[in-house]
Amino acid sequence: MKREDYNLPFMLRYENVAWYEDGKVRILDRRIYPTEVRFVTCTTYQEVAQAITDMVTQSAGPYTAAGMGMALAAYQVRDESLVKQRIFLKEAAATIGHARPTTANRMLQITHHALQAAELAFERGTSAEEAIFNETLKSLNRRYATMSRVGDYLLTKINANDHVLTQCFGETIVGMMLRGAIEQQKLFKLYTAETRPYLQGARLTASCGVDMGFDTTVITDNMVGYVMEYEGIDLFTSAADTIALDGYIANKIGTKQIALLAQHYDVPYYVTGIPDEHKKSHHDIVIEMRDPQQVLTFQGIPHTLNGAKALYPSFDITSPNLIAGIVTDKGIYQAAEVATYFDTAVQQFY
Ligand SMILES: CSC[C@H]1O[C@H](OP(=O)(O)O)[C@H](O)[C@@H]1O
Repeated sequence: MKREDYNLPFMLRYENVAWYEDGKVRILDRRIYPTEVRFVTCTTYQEVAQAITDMVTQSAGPYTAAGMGMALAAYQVRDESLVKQRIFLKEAAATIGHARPTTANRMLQITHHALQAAELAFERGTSAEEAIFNETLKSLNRRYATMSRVGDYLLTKINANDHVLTQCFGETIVGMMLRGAIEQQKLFKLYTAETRPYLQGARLTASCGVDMGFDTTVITDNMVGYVMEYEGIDLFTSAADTIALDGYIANKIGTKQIALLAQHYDVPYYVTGIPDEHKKSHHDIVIEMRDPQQVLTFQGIPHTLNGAKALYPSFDITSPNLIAGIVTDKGIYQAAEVATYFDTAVQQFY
């Protein structure tokens, strides 16, 4: 299986996201990157599922980790009867697929493709582990190709030297948009809201920006109003963990307040991603609640007296009236009309 070369920053290079080899899945630990470059090694699919739940990798990293975890599951059960292998792989698909609730539909699609690849290998008498690994790489390449089209549509809204604000870290779109901007010589200025408490914006998006040579400024989450007022932001953009067919989107907590400020300052907000045909409305979106301890601490160090409570909803939901457009691989849709995305044939994305 050929690895595509997308000229990606270090943390997005294929073997650094999540990689299966010889009975192990190695995942770059994004909880500490870039201050430390360390990998978590999983020797069972259950450990891979736990690593996804623990956000060792996040954004689209779990999609790759899910496929690699399925290859590992096939390895774990390789010496058993076909009946046992099928049962074990189905259990693995369900466990990994549900590792994070808000993106479960996408994750289940990935593990379903792994099951199909394994089935084909069983029929042919070839290695299921290898078949799943190859399918995972194909899926990763499909995602990069799709997001490259999304990035190109988004770049039609951006000019060289624009001030572009992002929230959180949408790994495939960040990689593809920055790469596209370099190709088109549209070197915009990147502002990344730090995205407490996990700091995706500061640690991950800003690192990609710097890695790819962009003028990158990190701001704390409470500086957005100031920055819009005094620095001037031309466009706000984010990925989405899910896009419902009624035009509501769920993205990293804090997105909604930036969208509200953007409306106040007349800054267009463009969401990138592919709508979820199984989420007819925002009522179908499940918001992941994470351990509040992570709000009271930073990388394990407490910054509050014992006794204070905290809240950690991982995502919030932004309404269509705050969104200038949903940027997909087929073009840019008015949020309220995003369901029409499915009026024409949809290419396989995951
Ligand atoms: C899967 S799209 C990218 C997306 O991932 C982020 O969430 P998390 O860091 O919790 O995995 C986020 O909200 C992004 O826009």
